[in-house]
Amino acid sequence: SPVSGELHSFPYHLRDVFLFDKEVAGILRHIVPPTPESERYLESYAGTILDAMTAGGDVLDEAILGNPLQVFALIKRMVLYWPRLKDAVYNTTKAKERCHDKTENCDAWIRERGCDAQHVDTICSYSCGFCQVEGLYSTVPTYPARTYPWATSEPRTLARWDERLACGFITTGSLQTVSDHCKPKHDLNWREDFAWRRDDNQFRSPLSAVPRQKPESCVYSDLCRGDTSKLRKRIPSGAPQCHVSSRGSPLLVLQPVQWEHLSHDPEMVIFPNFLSDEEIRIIIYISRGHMTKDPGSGGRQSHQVFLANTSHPSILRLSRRIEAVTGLFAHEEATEKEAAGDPLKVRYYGTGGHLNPHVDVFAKHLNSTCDGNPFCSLSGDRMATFMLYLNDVEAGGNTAFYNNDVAITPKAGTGVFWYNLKRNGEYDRRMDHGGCPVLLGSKWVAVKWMRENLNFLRRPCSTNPEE
Ligand SMILES: O=C(O)CCC(=O)C(=O)O
Ligand SMILES: [Fe+2]
Repeated sequence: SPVSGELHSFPYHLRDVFLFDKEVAGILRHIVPPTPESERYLESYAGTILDAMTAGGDVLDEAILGNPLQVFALIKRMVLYWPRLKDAVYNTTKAKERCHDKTENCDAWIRERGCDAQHVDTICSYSCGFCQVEGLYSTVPTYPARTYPWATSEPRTLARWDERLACGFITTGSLQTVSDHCKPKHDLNWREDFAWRRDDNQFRSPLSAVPRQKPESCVYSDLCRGDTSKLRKRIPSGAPQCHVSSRGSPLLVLQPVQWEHLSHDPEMVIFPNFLSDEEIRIIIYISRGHMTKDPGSGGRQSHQVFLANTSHPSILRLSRRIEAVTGLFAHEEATEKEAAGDPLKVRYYGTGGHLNPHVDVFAKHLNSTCDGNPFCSLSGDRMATFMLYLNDVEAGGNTAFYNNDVAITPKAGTGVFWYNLKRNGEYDRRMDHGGCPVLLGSKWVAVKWMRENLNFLRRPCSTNPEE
């Protein structure tokens, strides 16, 4: 879209520099003990925010990118103050937090590897550089038995690991520390000595130290690795049934969507190119800086934020488009009772980030009622999910439906829709799923949940009480 005042000859996209600027300011404000440079940086940055606030509207485009004075101030900050702040920013704990919980991440990788030792190479050759780091970090405090196999089995990746660290904020200082730990790990004497010193029986046999999982629990790991050879359900051969249509919505007559069934029973539909690049950029821009770590206990390594429809005109438009293609209501209201949809949840996963197998419903999986669950009681459970991928992931990060033999590889702009409840209102366990560990790079998704109560007439009924 045309942005007035944007400097097209700029070697980087100016918008990205402003986003970076915002992150730097966030870190400086909380972490670094003030220095003259940091104070000047923040002072100049505060001017940007003030300008944006008084201008209102589309903050980034009009008030900042469109204002030559702001562009000048940004370049000044970057040239004069940033070089002297770089090290301090990269060394802050806040920046390191981006690496998420290292032990958890390593566990996720190990789980997948433990499923089938044959696949060690497949996983490791992606990126285990990072995992080596994870492993070594967690070696000392808690999980020697688990991290030892990682640290010993994949010497080939060692050469790659520091260049591939996707956690961009890890510091040079930390890398150095880790390298020092890494050096002795191919030295047999060191290894034996280390094993002996830990006096930990499990520690002696690297591969068998990872318990092999039962074959059925491996479906998830197989799907995460993109291994479909053992699937029970065969994907029918032949050309995919790809459609381009308005899906019956007058709103989409001039803007039809592409869609394809991923599965007919239960129904799952994929929508390639559902989001434009501009929409993706806006979602990420307004989410960044507001994200907090998913508080969900165990197995949820991601950062998240909820975006209300009012947060940006594009978010409202997106919500309407989701309504048009699904035929469901998704509007949010002042009171929970009148809401047909949750605000858009945006999730960010760093390398190793993942969301263990879970259900999207609040309570219905327990006994088919809301069971007093406050989120479910007012507007019903989350009957359907529309999930959007905001970027391509270099490796890993599939969404795996292990009870339905479906694995989706993230692709920027693609949407996926499924019902979590059957037509009879019961919870459909075939829709259990997980966000597989990201092996390289990072992953952004946005999720819209549609609630049950206001949508009860929107989904065709079935004469089969089992459905
Ligand atoms: O990131 C994914 O692939 C899955 C996200 C998800 O399942 C959720 O947010 O509920
Ligand atoms: Fe989910």
